[in-house]
Amino acid sequence: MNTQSDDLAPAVRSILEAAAERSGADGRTSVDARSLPAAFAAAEADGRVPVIAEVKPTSPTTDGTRRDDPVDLAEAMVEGGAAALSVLTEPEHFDGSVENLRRVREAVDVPVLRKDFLVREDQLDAVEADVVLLIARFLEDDLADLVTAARDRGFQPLVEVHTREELAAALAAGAELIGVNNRDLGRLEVDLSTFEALAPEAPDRVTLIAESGIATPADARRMREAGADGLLIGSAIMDAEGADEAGTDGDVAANTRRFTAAETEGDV
Ligand SMILES: O=C(O)c1ccccc1NCC(=O)[C@H](O)[C@H](O)COP(=O)(O)O
Repeated sequence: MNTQSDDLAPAVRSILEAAAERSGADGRTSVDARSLPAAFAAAEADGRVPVIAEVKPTSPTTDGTRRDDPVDLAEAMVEGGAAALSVLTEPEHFDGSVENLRRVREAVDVPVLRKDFLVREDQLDAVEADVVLLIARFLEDDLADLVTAARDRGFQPLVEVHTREELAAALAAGAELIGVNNRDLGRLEVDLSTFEALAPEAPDRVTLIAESGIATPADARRMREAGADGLLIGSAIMDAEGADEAGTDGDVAANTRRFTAAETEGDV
């Protein structure tokens, strides 16, 4: 793992330094995971855009913190048609927790992604989840071992990439779920053309997810037209300010529905 790299934004270096310090768990987790591809297929069959809605109280690029009970937020997201959920468990920079994830997974039936910055195998054991995020840029030579370690525990590993080289590394590591992050962790800027550039390089057998920066139903359609099997959306669903602009008054169910209905109802 490379926490010193000059090409990372200071906030991301800080996230990685905190991750390196975080302890894992003593015991080994074994998960009976809910299938993410099956949840996407069920959403498609129902006419919904497959959306992973993210419980993201705050972040280095978010103004303020949303302090609602994570279970209330999660249930509202499912009411809005989310195929799956993502829960931030990183405490220092995102105000997340493994306890949030534990409670959310107990309360809903859909697959739940653990969104964190995992850098060691023992950190996989901190909490059960259906899907775990592994970020290619941070794991470098350890990526394949972490993919195997996650699968050995029953998790579905979702490998996050941002460049062609990282996509090649994810495929070489045997990833079947790949997320293309539109947010550049070097500058924290978002550019949806990142997904458009990488999607054609991914083989059809991969479940491909467009991550970050999807702010409007038009963005959702753009990512789907570029080949996204699913969309990971945090800020536009959580953010009260953005919700106000859309006229939904911070209503997380309504915010989620804008995206899940993007292909049937247009810009709701
Ligand atoms: O969201 C951030 O500010 C951030 C900063 C540094 C590293 C990671 C960050 N986000 C993690 C994520 O991957 C997003 O929460 C997720 O893709 C959803 O993105 P968005 O819809 O843009 O909130």
